[in-house]
Amino acid sequence: MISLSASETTPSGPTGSTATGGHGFSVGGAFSLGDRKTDKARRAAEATDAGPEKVYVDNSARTDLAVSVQHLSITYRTTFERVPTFKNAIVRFGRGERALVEVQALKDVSFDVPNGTQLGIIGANGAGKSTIMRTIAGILPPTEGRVEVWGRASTLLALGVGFNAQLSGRENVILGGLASGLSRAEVEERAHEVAEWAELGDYIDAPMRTYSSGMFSRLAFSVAVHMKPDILMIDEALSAGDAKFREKANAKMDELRKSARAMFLVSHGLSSIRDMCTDCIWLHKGQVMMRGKPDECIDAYTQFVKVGKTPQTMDEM
Ligand SMILES: Nc1ncnc2c1ncn2[C@@H]1O[C@H](COP(=O)(O)OP(=O)(O)OP(=O)(O)O)[C@@H](O)[C@H]1O
Repeated sequence: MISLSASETTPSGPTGSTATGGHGFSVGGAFSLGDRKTDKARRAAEATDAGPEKVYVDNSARTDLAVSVQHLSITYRTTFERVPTFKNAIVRFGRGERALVEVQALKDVSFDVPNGTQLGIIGANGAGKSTIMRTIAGILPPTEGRVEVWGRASTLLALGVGFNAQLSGRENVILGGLASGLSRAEVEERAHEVAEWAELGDYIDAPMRTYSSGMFSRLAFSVAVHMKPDILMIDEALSAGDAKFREKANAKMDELRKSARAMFLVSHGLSSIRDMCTDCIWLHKGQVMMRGKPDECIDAYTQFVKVGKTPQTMDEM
């Protein structure tokens, strides 16, 4: 099991900013599935070290879960050249115009994802959907709270986060595979299949900066699905590419749904969520508004969006 918690994290976020965190960091399969003894020992050690903000939940008996998110908060800390006027917690420093801005992208989010769940995550721009995906994938450490992942999550989110555009498609396949936690031999074994599936022809050896966005997403999707993740994480993959690609991607997703422990799908295309997911979470301004069946969540969300055109509260304004 892979476990991330606030007390285990060093601040290390995406380029240009950091997610604020505590101290110490542990991710990357240090605790394997079923390794209860090691896990328990680690938990005991963590409990001893726990600070006041520590969230500690013993889920060692929960073999039915693929992912457990407990009281997760994520705060991005970044610097802006100009003084922003609409973000919370702004601390000016220096004489210049630079300001440190803290954005609380997720606020006390908790949910469990049982094995076999295909979870859709919906919500408006900036709701925190990608942030939660990055945290579950182990890319972003929690600021507060805890995320537990039983199995290997696909770290390469669709649309190629983590690809290097200067390198060829083939080189990126190798990098993506290694980043997913596979050995070099395993990656080499699958690389040919990945390239074939993406149908890039000779472009597989061209730098990715020369790719069209459709070619880019075909390769990103192919890497993500061929690395046999236990937890499949797809962020907007299906919105890219042509009709033929989407059909092929859907067929591949169907196949994976049977073998993966769980799947997460973030999409603004609500019909993909309806068609492909068994469960849904609606996020709004970093908080869970609703957890339920896709139809229920989508109906409530679309209703909210319509009503939301007229501000109902000071916060909405
Ligand atoms: N690297 C970052 N540095 C600073 N703030 C960030 C960073 N990434 C995201 N944010 C902020 O965190 C909040 C949540 O962003 P996130 O990308 O998770 O939302 P989202 O629901 O995926 O949005 P979208 O639908 O537009 O992709 C937003 O307010 C965003 O501005």
